[in-house]
Amino acid sequence: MTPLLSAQDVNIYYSANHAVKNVNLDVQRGTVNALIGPSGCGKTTFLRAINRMHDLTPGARVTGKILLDGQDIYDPGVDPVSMRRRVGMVFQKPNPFPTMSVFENVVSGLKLAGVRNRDQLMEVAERSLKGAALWDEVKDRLKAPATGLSGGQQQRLCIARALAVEPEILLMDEPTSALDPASTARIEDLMQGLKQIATIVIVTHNMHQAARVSDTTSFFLVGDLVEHGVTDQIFTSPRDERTEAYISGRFG
Ligand SMILES: Nc1ncnc2c1ncn2[C@@H]1O[C@H](COP(=O)(O)OP(=O)(O)OP(=O)(O)O)[C@@H](O)[C@H]1O
Repeated sequence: MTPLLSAQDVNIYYSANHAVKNVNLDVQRGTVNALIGPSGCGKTTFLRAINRMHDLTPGARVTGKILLDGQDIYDPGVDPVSMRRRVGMVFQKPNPFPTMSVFENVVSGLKLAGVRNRDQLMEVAERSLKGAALWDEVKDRLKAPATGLSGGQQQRLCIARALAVEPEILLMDEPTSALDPASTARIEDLMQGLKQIATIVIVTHNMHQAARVSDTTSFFLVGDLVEHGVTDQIFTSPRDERTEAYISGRFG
């Protein structure tokens, strides 16, 4: 099966700092893929390359190819703005637009793309909020400020906002690290349904979370992708002794 995402010989530099080293990684459609490894190993750097966020970082450079459905997103002919609509992003801290209502947050991407039809916006808002398991909690306060929601609700709102433009991939950078255990559990549960809508790549510090939510796991260490495989295999019978040492808590 052709992977939805294929990283080929990807190197990422911040000026002289070689942060990601020759990574090759395929991600299949409809799966959750966890990137794990100790602090500073390049997980976030790699994740950000998947929607060309480094274009905006002075001194950052990406080489190699990242194919999305067979097309290299770094090809000079690719428009980064339309490419980013196919690759949604959810950050560590919930970041709803603070001056906007719940509804306006969810439909902000569509409005930017020129959609004005109220019925269509409402339909997308409802579908996206349901996809993010937030609809029942906010359906009576769509016009209320997004900042009035709890932290966990705000993060699900950010997931709904990402879903509204129907991305093929959802990148999640430690999406639950700022949340309490109950909100974390809700988002973990949600991911199992979400992956039917958008393939997920998640950076997590929490190995238990990776084991719970992901289908495949990639272990990074000082910029190298040491091991990638089916999550069960990585956690029960890792092939590389460095993976074994990390998952058994001997460093990290
Ligand atoms: N904007 C930046 N400018 C310069 N160097 C950076 C930048 N972002 C990250 N780095 C460096 O790149 C390397 C990888 O960092 P990265 O944030 O990708 O690691 P990480 O595995 O996601 O870490 P953490 O788990 O702590 O978030 C580190 O050496 C870091 O200092």
